[in-house]
Amino acid sequence: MAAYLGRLHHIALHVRNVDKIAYDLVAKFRFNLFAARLNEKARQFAFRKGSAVFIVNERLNHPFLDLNEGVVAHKGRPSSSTPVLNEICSSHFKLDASNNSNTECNFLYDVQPNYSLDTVCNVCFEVEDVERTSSALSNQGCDFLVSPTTVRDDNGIVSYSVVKSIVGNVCHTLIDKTRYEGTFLPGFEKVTKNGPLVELATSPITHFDHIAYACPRKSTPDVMRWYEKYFGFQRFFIDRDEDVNEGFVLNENGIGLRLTAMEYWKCSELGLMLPCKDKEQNCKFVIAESLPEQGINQVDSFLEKHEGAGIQHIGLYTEDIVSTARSLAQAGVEFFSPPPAYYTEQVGKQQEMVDAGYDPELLSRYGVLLDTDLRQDTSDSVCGLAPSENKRYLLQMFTKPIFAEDTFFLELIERRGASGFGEGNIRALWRSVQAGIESQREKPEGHNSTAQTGQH
Ligand SMILES: O=C(O)C(=O)Cc1ccc(O)cc1
Repeated sequence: MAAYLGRLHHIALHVRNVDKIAYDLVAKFRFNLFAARLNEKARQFAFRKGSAVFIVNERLNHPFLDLNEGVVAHKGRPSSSTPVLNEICSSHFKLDASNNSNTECNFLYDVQPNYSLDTVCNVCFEVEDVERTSSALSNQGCDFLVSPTTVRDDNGIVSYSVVKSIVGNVCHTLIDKTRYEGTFLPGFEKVTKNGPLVELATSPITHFDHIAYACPRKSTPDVMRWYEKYFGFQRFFIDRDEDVNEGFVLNENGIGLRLTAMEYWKCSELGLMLPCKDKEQNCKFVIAESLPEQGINQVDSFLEKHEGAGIQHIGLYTEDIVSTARSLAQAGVEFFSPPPAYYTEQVGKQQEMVDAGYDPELLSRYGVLLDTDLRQDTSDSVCGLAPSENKRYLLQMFTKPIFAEDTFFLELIERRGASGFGEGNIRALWRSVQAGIESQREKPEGHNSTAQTGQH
């Protein structure tokens, strides 16, 4: 029996320098730094936007003093941080150490990945009973990197274990917080806002929409089986005509991509339908493989630079992609630009945008892609809703990679009824990322691709 997974609790990054990514998440992506854990064993920062939570871990084997510029940390108390975090913390936040008198510091809610590159490698799910879930999974052959562990502070108890996934360096923390009443997790200090950090209504990111894995060729069936067996994930068909075994294949004009998607059902064990109005209902997982025929491509480039399979991108759901794109671009986020022909040369594209209620010039200015999904979503009738209008829209855009290695990137996605991944958008997204990779390859060694203009 697969584990009964609850909600996605957080996604963890492991980086060499937390400073840059913290700056990007707060100053550019408008995440809120809300909890921090700084001691001689761990430097962890938690950022939230809606229900999307990232924990950014700085690698422990990084020389600590280098990062703190001479500041000595002491157990159970946050030290001063790196310059940018100092700035963020002192101008907008203060650390509240009042509730954290009682915690050990030799746990991470994760594994120390011992990975030389910056990477996003832990997706944490809430479960009801860590002990029972872990023992059931373990009996079925699932590998554990951390066996059930209980940690506590003055606000209660948290249990967790860590499962090794079949995908590259990805692992999954399974966590039970039902006996915990603190702000985040034991050991983390609450970070409260100090000054008037402007909470932008124009960046309405609400949750994680999907997680995309870059995987080696022919590994998809094994990945699917793993997630079905242990976590009860179910296949999500990207395209109406998609072959069960082949997945969604684009193999033409320089695009060689196989995509297979899985849905994570909160009620998988019981086989229940999820409440339809819950937008967080099903963070999808997409497995991307390259196909051999079409030359250099973004999946192989990820595998090479990341030194193995892993999380290639995460889709952040926004309720208004145009305003989010505008405010993020103004804050310095760089997006890949779709080929201009996407807006001008595709027959009917501009009309499609107008029909969907968008100004084509505005979408083009910010590089937003729009796809119309004509299929009827059966969940409407299952959930007792009147079938909504036939046309469903999907709007997407990719950021440029956020790590120095050009591996991981983020995506903004707005779903107006569409639940899949628009075929037209995938082509345009592929081409825009390809163009980025190719221009990167043409640049001399050491040239940084991510100039901070944020403008198109
Ligand atoms: O469209 C999306 O957001 C996807 O997740 C599909 C996808 C996955 C990997 C790629 O390299 C390109 C497209």
